[in-house]
Amino acid sequence: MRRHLTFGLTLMLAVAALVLPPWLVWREAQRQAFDAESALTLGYAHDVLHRTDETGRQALAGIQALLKSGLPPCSDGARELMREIDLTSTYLQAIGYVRNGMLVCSSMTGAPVPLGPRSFRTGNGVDFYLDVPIRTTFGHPLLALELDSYAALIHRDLPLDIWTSVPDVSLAIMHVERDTATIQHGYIAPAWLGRLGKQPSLTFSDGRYLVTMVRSQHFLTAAIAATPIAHLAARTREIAARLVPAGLFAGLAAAAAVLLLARQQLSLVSSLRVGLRRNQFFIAYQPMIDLRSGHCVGVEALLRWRDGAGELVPPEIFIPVAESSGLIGKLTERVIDLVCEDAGLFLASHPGFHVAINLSPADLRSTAIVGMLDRMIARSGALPSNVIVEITERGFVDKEKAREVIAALHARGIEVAIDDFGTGYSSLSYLESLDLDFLKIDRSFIESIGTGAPISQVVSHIIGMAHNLELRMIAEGVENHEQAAFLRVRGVGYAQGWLFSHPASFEHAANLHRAALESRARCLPQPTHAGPGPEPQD
Ligand SMILES: Nc1nc2c(ncn2[C@@H]2O[C@H](COP(=O)(O)O[C@H]3[C@@H](O)[C@H](n4cnc5c(=O)[nH]c(N)nc54)O[C@@H]3COP(=O)(O)O)[C@@H](O)[C@H]2O)c(=O)[nH]1
Repeated sequence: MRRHLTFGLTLMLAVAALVLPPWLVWREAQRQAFDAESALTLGYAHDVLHRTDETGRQALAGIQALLKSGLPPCSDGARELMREIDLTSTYLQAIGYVRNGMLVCSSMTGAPVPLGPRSFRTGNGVDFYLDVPIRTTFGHPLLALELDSYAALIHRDLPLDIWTSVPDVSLAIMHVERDTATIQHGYIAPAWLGRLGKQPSLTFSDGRYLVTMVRSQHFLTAAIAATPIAHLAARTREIAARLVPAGLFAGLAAAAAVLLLARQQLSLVSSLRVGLRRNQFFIAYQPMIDLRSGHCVGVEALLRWRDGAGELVPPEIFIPVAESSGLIGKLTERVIDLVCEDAGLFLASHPGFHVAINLSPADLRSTAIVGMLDRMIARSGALPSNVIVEITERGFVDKEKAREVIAALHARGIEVAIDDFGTGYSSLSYLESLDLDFLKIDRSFIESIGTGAPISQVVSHIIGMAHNLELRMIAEGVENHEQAAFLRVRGVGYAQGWLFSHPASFEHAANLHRAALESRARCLPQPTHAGPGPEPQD
């Protein structure tokens, strides 16, 4: 069942790893294409707006010049000024005087001409005539804008006459008070025009066109540019063609990495099973020292695995795999059996000596572990008080179950230590609510002693807290005299670490204990100490 689940999850992960990078790349191509096309349409809209603003500016400047001149309308002087304005402006076709909808005189020669029907009047009193019925030589339609009886005539398409690098671009100018296009070239959906509102600019897609609208800062006009969505799709494909191969490659690499890792993991699981069958596991025992007397008063049992190829596999590698594959229970059982073989006789005759056994969170999910320890104690003749179990903070996640197991262990006289304290998510509340006997101060805190690092303050807090809760303490990873002295002075009772001994054979620790009992030696090394014993080779 667990195998099927692992296989299914691995497959899902591999598929996700395969699909995700190309999908992300495709999204990136869409984003880049949208940005590029938006910039293009924004550029067109700005070009149109620039021409529109300039046309409006020249028309108003011309009309104001005529009004300010004070010359009688259609006088010789006024006509002269009209011609001068016309000649010096780049956007105006003509400028003239209007009476009753007729251009009675202007910079053009000839008879009075009608302006045609007025199209609309703006809020600031400018009349627009969008269809002036004057035919120009090249057939360009004209529009006129009239203010205070003077009108400027303009080629209607002039503001939209911009260069575009792509075909089928729709362009328009709208008067923002009206929400309809004043002049347009190409398709402009009426629904677009109301969307600008009070915004200075806006870019959106309606599914068929990419539309950009920009409002003028000088007049009540806005320019609109729209490109068919096909351009955006083509650009997306073009960018995707460059990026997707890299995405596919990344996807393939990620999927291969997932499968490789899974294979390694699965092969590690089967190697673990073989290791259990072929007795490839053994225990290294790290002495635990009473800091007051310097005597070796116990050991921590640390599991070792020499695999089929003769390589020592670190517990940091195989313990998590055993935990995730459900093999940890079998490993813990093996540890207990090996401790019984290595230390049973000694424990039976040394009631004051402790052996600490590490439990995984999974071991605490049932009270089966209590039965295993019962059998070991019964088989070896040891006392329950010879045994300490070490539980990491992760083991207390299911607090109720942990409490039940701890109660069952205590009922027999087996003591319990919280391991790696301070490295996980536990807090003071864990310590208060669980009935614990020892607190093991994690190596990372011990390392900081005397370094002046901010973390070094934490050790004193942990020690103070343990004293308040009347927990005995074991310091892990003590490597120098300064650390040992610091801990001793603060009332930490026990310590382990390379200062005293590396993990070694049980015999090594037993000899240290015997020697201490006979007062022939103290474990706490003098500066001339020759060094710890070697780890057992199995
Ligand atoms: N569930 C189980 N977990 C186990 C078991 N056996 C070991 N483990 C866990 O594996 C982790 C790594 O253990 P290991 O490589 O054995 O390292 C231990 C010591 O060798 C190391 N140590 C001890 N003293 C020093 C020192 O002075 N300096 C230094 N750098 N390292 C030192 O620390 C490890 C002991 O850790 P801890 O258990 O927290 O006391 C480790 O998490 C083991 O718990 C097992 O049977 N079951």
